[in-house]
Amino acid sequence: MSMAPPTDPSKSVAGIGPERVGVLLVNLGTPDTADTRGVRVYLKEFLSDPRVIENQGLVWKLVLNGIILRTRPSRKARDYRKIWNTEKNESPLATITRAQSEKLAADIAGDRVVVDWAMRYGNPSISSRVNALTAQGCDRLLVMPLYPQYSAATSATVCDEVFRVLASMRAQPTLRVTPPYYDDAAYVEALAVSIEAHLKGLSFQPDVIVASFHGMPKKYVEKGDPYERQCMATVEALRKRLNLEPAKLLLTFQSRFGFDEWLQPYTDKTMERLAKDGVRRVAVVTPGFAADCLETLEEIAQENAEIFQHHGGEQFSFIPCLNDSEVGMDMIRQLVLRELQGWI
Ligand SMILES: C=CC1=C(C)c2cc3[nH]c(cc4nc(cc5[nH]c(cc1n2)c(C)c5CCC(=O)O)C(CCC(=O)O)=C4C)c(C)c3C=C
Ligand SMILES: [Fe+2]
Ligand SMILES: [Fe+2]
Repeated sequence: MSMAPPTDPSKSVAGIGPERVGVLLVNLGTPDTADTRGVRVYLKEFLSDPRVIENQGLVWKLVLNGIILRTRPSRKARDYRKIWNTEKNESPLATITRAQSEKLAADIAGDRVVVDWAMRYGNPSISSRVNALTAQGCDRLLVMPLYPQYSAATSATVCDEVFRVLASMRAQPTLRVTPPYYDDAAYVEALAVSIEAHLKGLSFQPDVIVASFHGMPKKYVEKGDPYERQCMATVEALRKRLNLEPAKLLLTFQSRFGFDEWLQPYTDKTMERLAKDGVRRVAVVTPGFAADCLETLEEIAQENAEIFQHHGGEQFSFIPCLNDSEVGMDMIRQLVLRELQGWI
């Protein structure tokens, strides 16, 4: 008679132990170091994900390894250094996601609930944190992908990675995932309050507010990704809440990458057009990002501010993401507690 193999206690807790609930906040990922090597390692992992670049065929492998990973990392490392948290020697995305996790823990963690955070690419990895949670006795796991609008390139790949980690476990924790929250009243209210508070503190009032979302190839949406629709729904809800006409709160898409057509209108082209059309004051909000990162702090607050001013614009103000602000944390807590119902 063959014996069952011994179970690895760090990977197997269901049905034994203190039966805790783990809450894992997950954002995209970021390099460990703001140098060419660190950015290359990060980009290689990111851009090898078929949820991000769907055609991972030979041509892409040649382009990625032969061109992109030889040229982009040094340029992007320079950009990362412009926004790096030098005190903690880490990227702002890491600093802010940790702060969100710590503040949520201060509110809801205890004997029954453990809160942690992870990155889909880079560190801390999803596998290291899921294993740490199960080792602490969590036999139930709530994963919160920190993306208000669902896309396969972001939310789905978080789940893919969690499922891969669980696939190696004999006794898996029971899993829940928070749904996209693009039209959730708590999210729309938090955005509106943060926009209003920011505008109150300005020495000018913007002629136009631009809501800029991370873009994606148009063909992903044509194949059925609901991302664009959810971005539109967020902006529509914000217009209603702030009582703004469509021309006063625009929706644009940023961060174009590669040669395919991406979702439009593009943020950089819109900045240029607005300035050329005589708009002198703009404010930009980035509701698709749960935390400030390279794409907001460098691409919007620096690059797009320069584009606007270069073409004749005068005042440009970037409205920070919800981050670990009071209203932002209220929202995360509400969404998490709602999904924990019946568990705690
Ligand atoms: C085909 C490529 C990409 C898709 C699709 C994509 C979607 C997407 N991304 C975010 C959020 C973030 N992206 C960030 C950086 C970033 N994104 C891409 C490419 C795609 N993103 C690249 C190559 C990079 C790295 C920087 C660069 O080389 O240009 C970040 C910031 C990370 C940081 O370290 O600060 C975030 C956040 C969303 C929401 C999204 C959905 C459509
Ligand atoms: Fe991205
Ligand atoms: Fe960018």
